[in-house]
Amino acid sequence: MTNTVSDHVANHTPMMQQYLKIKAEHSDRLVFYRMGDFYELFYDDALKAARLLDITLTQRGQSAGKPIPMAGIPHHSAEGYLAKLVKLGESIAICEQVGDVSNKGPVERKVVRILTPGTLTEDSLLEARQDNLLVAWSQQGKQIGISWLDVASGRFEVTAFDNQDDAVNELHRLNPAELIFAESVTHPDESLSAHSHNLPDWLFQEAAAKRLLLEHFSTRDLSPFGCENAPAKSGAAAALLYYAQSMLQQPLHQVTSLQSYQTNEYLTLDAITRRNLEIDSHQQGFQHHTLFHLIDQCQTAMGSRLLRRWLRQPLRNRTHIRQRLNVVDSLLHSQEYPILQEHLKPIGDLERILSRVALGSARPRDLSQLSRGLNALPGLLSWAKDWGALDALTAQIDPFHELGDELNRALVANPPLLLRDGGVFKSGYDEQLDELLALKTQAGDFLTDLETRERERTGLNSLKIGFNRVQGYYIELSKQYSDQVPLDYTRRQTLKNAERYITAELKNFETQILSADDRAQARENWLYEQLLGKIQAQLMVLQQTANALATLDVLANFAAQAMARNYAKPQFREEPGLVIEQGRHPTVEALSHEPFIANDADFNEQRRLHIITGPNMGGKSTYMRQTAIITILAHIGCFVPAKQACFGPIDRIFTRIGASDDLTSGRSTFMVEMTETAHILRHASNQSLILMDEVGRGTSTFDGLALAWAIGEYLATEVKGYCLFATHYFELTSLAEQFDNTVNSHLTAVEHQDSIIFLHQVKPGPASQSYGLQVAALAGVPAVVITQAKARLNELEQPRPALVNPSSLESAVKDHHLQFDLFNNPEPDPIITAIQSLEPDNLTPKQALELIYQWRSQINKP
Ligand SMILES: Nc1ncnc2c1ncn2[C@@H]1O[C@H](COP(=O)(O)OP(=O)(O)OP(=O)(O)O)[C@@H](O)[C@H]1O
Repeated sequence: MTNTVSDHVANHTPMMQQYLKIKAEHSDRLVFYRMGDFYELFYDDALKAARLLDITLTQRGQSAGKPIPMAGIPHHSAEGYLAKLVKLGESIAICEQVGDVSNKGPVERKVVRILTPGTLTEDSLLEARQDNLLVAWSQQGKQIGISWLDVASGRFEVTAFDNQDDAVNELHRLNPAELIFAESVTHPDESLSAHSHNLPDWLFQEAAAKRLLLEHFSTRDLSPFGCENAPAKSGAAAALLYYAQSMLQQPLHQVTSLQSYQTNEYLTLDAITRRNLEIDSHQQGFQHHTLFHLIDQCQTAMGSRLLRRWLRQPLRNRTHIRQRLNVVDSLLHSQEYPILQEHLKPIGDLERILSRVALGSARPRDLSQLSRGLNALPGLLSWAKDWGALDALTAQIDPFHELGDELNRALVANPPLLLRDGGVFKSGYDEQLDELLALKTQAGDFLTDLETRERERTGLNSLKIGFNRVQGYYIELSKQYSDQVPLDYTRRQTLKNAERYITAELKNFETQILSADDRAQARENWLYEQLLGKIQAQLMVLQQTANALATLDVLANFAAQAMARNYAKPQFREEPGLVIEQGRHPTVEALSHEPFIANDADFNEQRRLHIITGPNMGGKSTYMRQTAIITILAHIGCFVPAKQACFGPIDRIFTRIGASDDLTSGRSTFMVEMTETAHILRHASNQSLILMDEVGRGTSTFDGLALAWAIGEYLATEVKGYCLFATHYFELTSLAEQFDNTVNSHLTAVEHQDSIIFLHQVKPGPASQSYGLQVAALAGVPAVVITQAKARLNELEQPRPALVNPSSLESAVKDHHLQFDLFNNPEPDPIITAIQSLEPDNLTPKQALELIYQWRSQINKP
């Protein structure tokens, strides 16, 4: 079978000609071509769909003298297949029959919708608790504009940057489902998993962009959106809107505003930090180990999505943080948050429903959910009445009495999935519809009556009346009675054992009833449109209400979390510093079976750089991570896992924790480590919280120690941020003697019967021991290896090691060099210098031995 299309379109059948014309306009997409009750895919599309969906590949006759490869999907079950293809990153053009089927030739068809990963609105294709963003990147001179749109909620925002690093960081934060940029621009960051597309340059240019945005928002200039004279921003926003509208093939009425923001309004977390802290994604994919999963018990999916956004974008504006905290405080102390949560439970995903209403694609069950949601509002508002702390939010919630009443009167409690299935409207809502439906009910009586009459007339008791979609109504009789049927019976269909007939009376009835059916369907469609129109007319107020409800949902959830997990209200102050008393790591605490040991963290002008030592498994990483997580929680307005916490101004959080090879970009562990470190040293300020875990361990001891030292020094003297620096290089503890803003602390452990017990307590001062061997024994390293290591350790710990073989010479030299020279004595060691200048190949064995004796006596000199 061949999958290639013949060159000469004219050689094809008329239907295939129509298909090929449409396919040519959507060459990079799968075309779902509607044929009756099926979507069919042809040629390469068929092969691809068969492979991706595991469906049968077959043929649909021939065209241009060759078989047409074909794969088909029943129309009514298409959603599951579409979801699978979109997840795999495919874009799909849905081509429907739009013309009159009774016309000659192929029925007219049109692409009515293009599904791409970033322009989905259907619930079945989306993750309920995660935004699905379409993002545009535009470059105008040195400015980079980034705009994002969540088609499913209508949220549309834009920002600009004057450097690539920050712009790429923002792209990572947004985690786009799809990314667009101009043809002349290179991909901003290939490591993004988003599907990307190029669009023509003119779409991003100022004049075209301005025209498009002004037309969409019906405004005179772009200043309400912060985009006047900001071509990078307007270019990104306009290209995005254009693209989304062309995918949905209609104007996006749900996009009612464009909000401009600046990333410095937020506590910046780069992608590495979010990943390291396991905020909403887990390195090994365990979603239930993430902070988001732990604290998300929102009542609505829109609340969960908002919480995720907050976690990715903590605030710096203390007034706004305090407003959130005050609501949480008030809900917690009144113990009323469960009541608020009960009020919120029936609201559902108002935000996404409204978007589908705006697009006209809302289904009957969307409207009945909307109706249930609106019904809950008056109760919620009367409960919240006169509640000072909630005023600002409840003021944005409209009770929608009229619209709620209308929906209640209109819709049955459990409508069918699709409008065309009928039965969406309550009886009594529309007189005309009721009359048409009554005809259908009477039809049942008529058919029973006709069946009885015909049985009596023919004397055949097995006669029955039936209906199917293709044949319509019929009288069915077993074949054995064929010669007994009355003359006015006309044969309609012959089956294996039966014959089906029609009579003039039954035909007449059929015409009447089918037309009543059609008219009832048309009436329902019309009523539905009217109802959608009434909701669309109030879209902006409904969106504002949805937003306020989502916010209430997150804040009530914070109160519930604070109660259940014993979290405390954080404080903020204008003076520099960061103090956490008895802090805990929220996910380690929740997931561990052992009691969690709380620890303090205290930063001030004298305590900016904390060098943390202690055994492996002692809890260094946990302690550092909890400090950052508590800071993030405080800045989203959530209570924190600590007895108390107080924060001076903080601008960013940086982390350099753990290391793994970045195979996709071909960078080694050490390269990744140093790139991340470089990023921190270049961008961190004295208001940044910086976590550095075992910097330098990815290279040789000397290089690693030297680098760790120099980095520590730079952090203490240049950056002066709030820095936790965990290290196994004990030498770094002397930084505390050198700099008056540097202190030592350590994680405690005690030895017990040749093993080790971790106390997980942070204490002042450096660790006394590293316990590496005990941890190795705990991990199951064979006893013989541990014994050997102990012997070796004893040897290495000798201040003047005996030189018995070449390898201990090397260690001794290293040790000597390390202990005495690396940081304190800039003069090179004479032994090292001698070894460096040596040409071993030019030495006789005797000469070599003599040298060794000579060096040993030098080292052993008192
Ligand atoms: N404060 C604590 N209270 C209770 N358990 C803790 C505490 N801190 C850490 N732990 C437990 O100890 C384990 C090891 O902690 P962590 O990874 O932080 O140690 P580490 O010192 O960073 O180790 P390494 O140096 O090997 O990376 C954690 O997985 C956790 O189960």
